[in-house]
Amino acid sequence: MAAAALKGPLSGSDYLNNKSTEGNQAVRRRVFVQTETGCVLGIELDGSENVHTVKKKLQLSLHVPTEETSLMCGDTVLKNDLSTVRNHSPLLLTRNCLHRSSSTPCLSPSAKDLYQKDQSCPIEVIGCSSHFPVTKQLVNDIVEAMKIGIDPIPVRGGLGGAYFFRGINGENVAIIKPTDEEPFAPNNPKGFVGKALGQPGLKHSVRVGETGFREVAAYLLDYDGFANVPLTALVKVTHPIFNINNDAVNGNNGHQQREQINKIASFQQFIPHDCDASDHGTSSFPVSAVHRIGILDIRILNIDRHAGNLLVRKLDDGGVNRFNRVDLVPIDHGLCLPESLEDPYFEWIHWPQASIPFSEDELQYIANLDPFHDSEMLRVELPMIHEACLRVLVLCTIFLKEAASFGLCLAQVGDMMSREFQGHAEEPSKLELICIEARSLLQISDMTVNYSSENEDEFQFDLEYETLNGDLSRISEDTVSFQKNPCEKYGNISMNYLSKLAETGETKSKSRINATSLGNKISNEQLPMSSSFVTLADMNEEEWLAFLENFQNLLHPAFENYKLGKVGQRLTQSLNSSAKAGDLALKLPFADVLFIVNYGLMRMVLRLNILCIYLYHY
Ligand SMILES: Nc1ncnc2c1ncn2[C@@H]1O[C@H](COP(=O)(O)OP(=O)(O)OP(=O)(O)O)[C@@H](O)[C@H]1O
Repeated sequence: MAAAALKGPLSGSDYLNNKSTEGNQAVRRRVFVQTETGCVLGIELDGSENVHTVKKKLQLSLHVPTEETSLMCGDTVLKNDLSTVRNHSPLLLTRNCLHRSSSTPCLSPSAKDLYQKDQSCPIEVIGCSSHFPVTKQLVNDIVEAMKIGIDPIPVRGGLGGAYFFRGINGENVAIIKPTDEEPFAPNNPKGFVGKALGQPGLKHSVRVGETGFREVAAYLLDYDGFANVPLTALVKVTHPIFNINNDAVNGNNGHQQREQINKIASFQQFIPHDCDASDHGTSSFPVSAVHRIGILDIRILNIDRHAGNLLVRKLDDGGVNRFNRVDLVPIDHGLCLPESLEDPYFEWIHWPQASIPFSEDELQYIANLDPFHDSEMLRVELPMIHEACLRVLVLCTIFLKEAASFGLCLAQVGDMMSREFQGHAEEPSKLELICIEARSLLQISDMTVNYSSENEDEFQFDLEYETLNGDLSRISEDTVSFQKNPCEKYGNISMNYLSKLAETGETKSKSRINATSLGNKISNEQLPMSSSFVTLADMNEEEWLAFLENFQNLLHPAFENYKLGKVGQRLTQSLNSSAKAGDLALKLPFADVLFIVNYGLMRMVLRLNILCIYLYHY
């Protein structure tokens, strides 16, 4: 299987070994249980602990009702046994069925809730064993500063609650963002409230309270600091500066209780910088920095790479910096790895750097990426991560690997992943169309298996298929050709079907039906489908691997088609608009000439621009 081949010799073995070592430590572990309102209790688990005893402790310490609640670790609802829960796992105590309703009013913690008996170190690092020592050093600096009264400062910008924590000289050391202060979360300090943790958030495919672990995932995936993501970890942190949206806390007794507020938060090293990319000309951005950040954004399907999330550092070269050379630092990865395919936002997509071909080093880095290894690593480091996010990671990494080996540049890969607006409607991206197609092939092969087993007469299949899909049999000459593809015939048919749907404007609704019709086959509680054309989480493991194989087979023909289609489409569109503009008899031949000259000039200017940037940087 293509998917199996992709796994390669590295596939997860390190992490499986790692897992078994963890299994030996299963006797004594520390977990962090967060309630839907954001309160957190750190609990030591010994062998005798189970869900019931943990709930009891929560009830006693946080005074939260625990009837009709479930204890969750990522996708998994913990029954009673806790032996599989790993050390440092964050767990969520949710009211049963809460996630299914977006209209459920959010809970606010009562003053009583805020009194917690867990009074460990003010900042405790959760998980991320591999980077623990460096993070611990930063934490120690902050704790020392807090002891001498140097308090954190709230960050003014952004929609969520964020705080700069400082060192003993007053310098910023880290930015801490509590998960219960994200946009829409119960304790957001900027008025964007109304949901409980675990409900769909600002973006439908990212739940409220789950941007923190995504920030950490981006850091962990950025091997060797390739894209420059600052050190990021999850922490349990206690400080009175944090926000709680509860009047009782601001009353007479409030202050004392605020001292005890524990939160789970993302913790990111502060990077001194001069401005962000929205305040700086993009032409001085190094090609390699743009490429490396782009490569990361594609792997993690970043839906929030706006210019404000790229910090710009002017390089200090002792005054020789005639060319204003700068470095870029990507931040704010809270909206990456969505639970289903989304429309990404890639600020760099129209920057000329993105149209320069990948360098040999970059191609080598991409070739070495192993998405199955990445997924296994994330499962170990971040046990709360949803399988759906990991599938997005696998899919996008395969897409990147194949696109780069085919010879596409960063801008082209990004373009194929981005949706387009046709009038007022959003159309699926090329990537999404390929996925829809790969899922259709799954359905077709299911039909083949069922039919063959019922009739034991394989020759009948073509007949049945034609009957079922009568209108699909008119295959036009220009449809993508699936050479060397075992599913060639059916691939052509359904691709043509999709392009027909697109012509009639039905794509959105049909493809959604298509994507959901296989039903929910794994137990994960899934987010509503409202903003996605394709879900990946509803396939079982076997279907997922078969889907990936189909997906991979469809990629190269789709890349060919994209390259051809792009130029052809633009030519036709421009000719049409010129023709409409005036006197046909005169203008057709003239428009042809004019268009070709214009088009040629535009391409020359673009190439010259790219060449200048290339010469400038190398
Ligand atoms: N690692 C960092 N080093 C230095 N400054 C940072 C870092 N991370 C964030 N900042 C600063 O803090 C501001 C807010 O951070 P960030 O954008 O991550 O928060 P946010 O609440 O998620 O914002 P938004 O709502 O815009 O997504 C940034 O604009 C940036 O100026």
